[in-house]
Amino acid sequence: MYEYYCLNPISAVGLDKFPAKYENTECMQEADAILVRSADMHNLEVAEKTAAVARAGAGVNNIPLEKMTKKGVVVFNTPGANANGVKEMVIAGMLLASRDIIGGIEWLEKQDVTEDIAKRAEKQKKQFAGCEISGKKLGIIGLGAIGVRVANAAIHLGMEVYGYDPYISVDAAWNLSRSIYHINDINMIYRDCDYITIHVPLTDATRKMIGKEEIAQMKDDVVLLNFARDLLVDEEAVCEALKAGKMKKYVTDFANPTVANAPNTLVTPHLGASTEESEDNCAVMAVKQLMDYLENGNIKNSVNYPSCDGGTCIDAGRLTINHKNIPNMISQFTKVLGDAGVNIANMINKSKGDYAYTMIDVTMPISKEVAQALKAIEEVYRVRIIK
Ligand SMILES: NC(=O)C1=CN([C@@H]2O[C@H](COP(=O)(O)OP(=O)(O)OC[C@H]3O[C@@H](n4cnc5c(N)ncnc54)[C@H](O)[C@@H]3O)[C@@H](O)[C@H]2O)C=CC1
Ligand SMILES: O=C(O)C(=O)COP(=O)(O)O
Repeated sequence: MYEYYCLNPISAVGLDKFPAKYENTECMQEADAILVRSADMHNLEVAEKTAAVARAGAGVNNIPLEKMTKKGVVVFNTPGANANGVKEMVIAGMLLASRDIIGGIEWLEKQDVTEDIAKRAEKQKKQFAGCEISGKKLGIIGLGAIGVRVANAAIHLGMEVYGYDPYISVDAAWNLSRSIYHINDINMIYRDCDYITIHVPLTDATRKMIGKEEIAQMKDDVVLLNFARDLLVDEEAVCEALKAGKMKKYVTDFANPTVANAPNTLVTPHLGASTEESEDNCAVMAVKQLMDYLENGNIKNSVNYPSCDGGTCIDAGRLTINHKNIPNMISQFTKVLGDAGVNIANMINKSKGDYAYTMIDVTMPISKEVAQALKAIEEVYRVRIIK
């Protein structure tokens, strides 16, 4: 029996994939695995028993990764599963920033509905007029799952698209329309684009990457869209630019006291991934990844441990070890197993930065004592007997 705990509501389409041997617990401390969306985990203590956290979504800035890693907790996310939902919000954001559709609707809602409503509407409409996005320059910072989709969609809408991503993945590059200009100097985007949208993860390296200096370079009347994270942008500087008439609109998916109800901002309450499709996709992917990890020890789409695929164990036993990526670890593992007379059938050792993961299939069942001896090795964070 496995226990899972949901820190946020998770789509039933995903949770229904758990077979009967999985139970949804109401107590986080009992969980083998935790599913989460945007809930802040930085001040939570997860139990020793918890082996995995699955973020049903992309951004993992709500999870203390270093702390989890050192507890041997594998953190998963669901790359691309909600990207289409965000893409559609970005397109909507560009349209709403270009024409005063919201102002027009609000004006109409306040009107008395009388026989002459059509006549009054025709007379007033000029105050809500705007511009088209076709033919305008769009700069995209971050060409990952979302950035690529926004870029391709914008091409179809007739925009001239400039993309910047020094770390673009081969997959993303394959999916990118050939009509997109790949820019190596981010300042070119700041200088030349009419619309700028940011799609990078929030990390120490990207925090406040758009600040006063970047805004100063931008064209007058630029529209800045932020469906990634509020802390990527110096929003005090944005509000000053909006006030000064330098920036036309700031479209953001993140409400906070700086931007909520500020003039010329369009703020949505973190709706990017809030579609039936995105919620289902994320939940299904998260659940499948968790099950493969809990039952087979396989890792796919982890943000803190390397990928590892040993399939289903066909030998008598399997154990997995989460540990630091330093010399002499494997030799210590094989010594413990050798001393206990355990024969290794297959072994996988993978690393991701400072951390590593070892999967060992053996020809006889593994005892708790052997697992304890492995766990006692310095810089071993977790040992699991899978079979
Ligand atoms: N508003 C919402 O509901 C949602 C927001 N997000 C946010 O959007 C972010 C991006 O999501 P995805 O596209 O799915 O992630 P992704 O991981 O597929 O793409 C991120 C891209 O940013 C690039 N990048 C990293 N640092 C960069 C830098 N300094 N300059 C330029 N590019 C850089 C990476 O190379 C990668 O290609 C997430 O981390 C999350 O914070 C994601 C989904 C929903
Ligand atoms: O996937 C992401 O990074 C998101 O921001 C979506 O967050 P949510 O799952 O809607 O709370």
